[in-house]
Amino acid sequence: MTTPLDTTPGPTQPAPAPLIAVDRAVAELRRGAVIAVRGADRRVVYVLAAEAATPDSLANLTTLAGAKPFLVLTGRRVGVLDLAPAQPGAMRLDMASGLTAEACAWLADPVVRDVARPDTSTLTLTPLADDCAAAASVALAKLARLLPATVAAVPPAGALLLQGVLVVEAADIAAYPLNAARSLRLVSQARVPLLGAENARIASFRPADGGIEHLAIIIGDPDGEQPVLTRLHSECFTGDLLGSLRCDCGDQLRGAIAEIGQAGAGILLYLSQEGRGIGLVNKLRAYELQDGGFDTLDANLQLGFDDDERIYHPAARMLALLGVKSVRLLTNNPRKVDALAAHGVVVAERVPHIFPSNGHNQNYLHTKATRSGHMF
Ligand SMILES: Nc1nc2c(ncn2[C@@H]2O[C@H](COP(=O)(O)OP(=O)(O)OP(=O)(O)O)[C@@H](O)[C@H]2O)c(=O)[nH]1
Ligand SMILES: [Zn+2]
Repeated sequence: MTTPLDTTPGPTQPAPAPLIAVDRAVAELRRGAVIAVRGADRRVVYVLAAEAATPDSLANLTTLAGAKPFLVLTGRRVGVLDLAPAQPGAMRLDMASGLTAEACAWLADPVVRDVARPDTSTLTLTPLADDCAAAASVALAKLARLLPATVAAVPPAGALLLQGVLVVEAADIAAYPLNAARSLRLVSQARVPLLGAENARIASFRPADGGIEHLAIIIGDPDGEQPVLTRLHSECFTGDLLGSLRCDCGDQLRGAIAEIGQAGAGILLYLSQEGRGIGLVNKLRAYELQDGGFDTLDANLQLGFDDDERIYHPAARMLALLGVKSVRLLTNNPRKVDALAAHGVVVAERVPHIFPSNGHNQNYLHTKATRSGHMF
């Protein structure tokens, strides 16, 4: 007897307040507004995305907070700038001579042009606790798919919170990725015949705050009681849609659909975590850095990101909602195997998913094999 997958839409749940607060803060940060982040110690900082730093926005932040602004960068970015040894977490950079918009741009953005190197001799660097407000603001910038850098200012102790400035808790920022994944529900599904897999359906999953959807392409009628042939595919606009030859994503996407189609049944989860979780705009910055000589991993580090910022809680949640307990995972990436197992999905088998180089992506494939543990 087979157990068909469950593709009935889940009930609409009200969005939990912490998810809404983070979602709003993301939007504010992206549009260049000042927000307030409150840390575990209840202290508040006012912050601005480093990408939004201009002479005017810095002056505005200084007036709102009644304090001098400082820059917050990841320990990775500080490391590649050679200002301190690379380290996890975030760091506070105070500039005695005053923080300028040009200094923000030069320090936060490795692909910035036409900006003179600032005088870094007056810089003071302070490591930040992960649960403090300023460190959380960098996590928020990552959620906003901006450069992982903010400008912050701490109002004097006892100062009243300003009216009209959005307040978000550091703890809610930290919990957001997992909470958003837990809140995913199946919203809609439809039959979509695909080249190489005509008996296919696409199901969409949306988090409770109305954030970006993830998709499941269900081919044939997988049996939920058996290990299901499954591919976790991270979104790659350039490779999947445009056929970019810089990576192997397009081949892997179409190859997985064809392979699952031939096998008769299986699932491809199409995860909205473009550019290994840094977003398309940052991935284009990473490509520019790669054209300057960095490999795909070092380009991420130059930007201040980890080499891979993806999480697999959404994938595990989608599989659970569909009723899949065990998978035969189409991947060369051991991190995917480990992550799914850690999130309660049995990986009964790893099925290699290798495609020949196309003449443009040799270095990319070589780096994946030699530096990120891909099994080719
Ligand atoms: N940051 C960054 N992301 C890239 C680059 N090239 C491709 N990507 C992204 O890398 C991800 C590749 O996803 P997958 O093919 O699912 O993952 P993988 O780690 O290669 O693992 P398997 O293909 O399963 O072996 C996609 O999100 C792409 O957008 C790059 O140079 N920089
Ligand atoms: Zn790609």
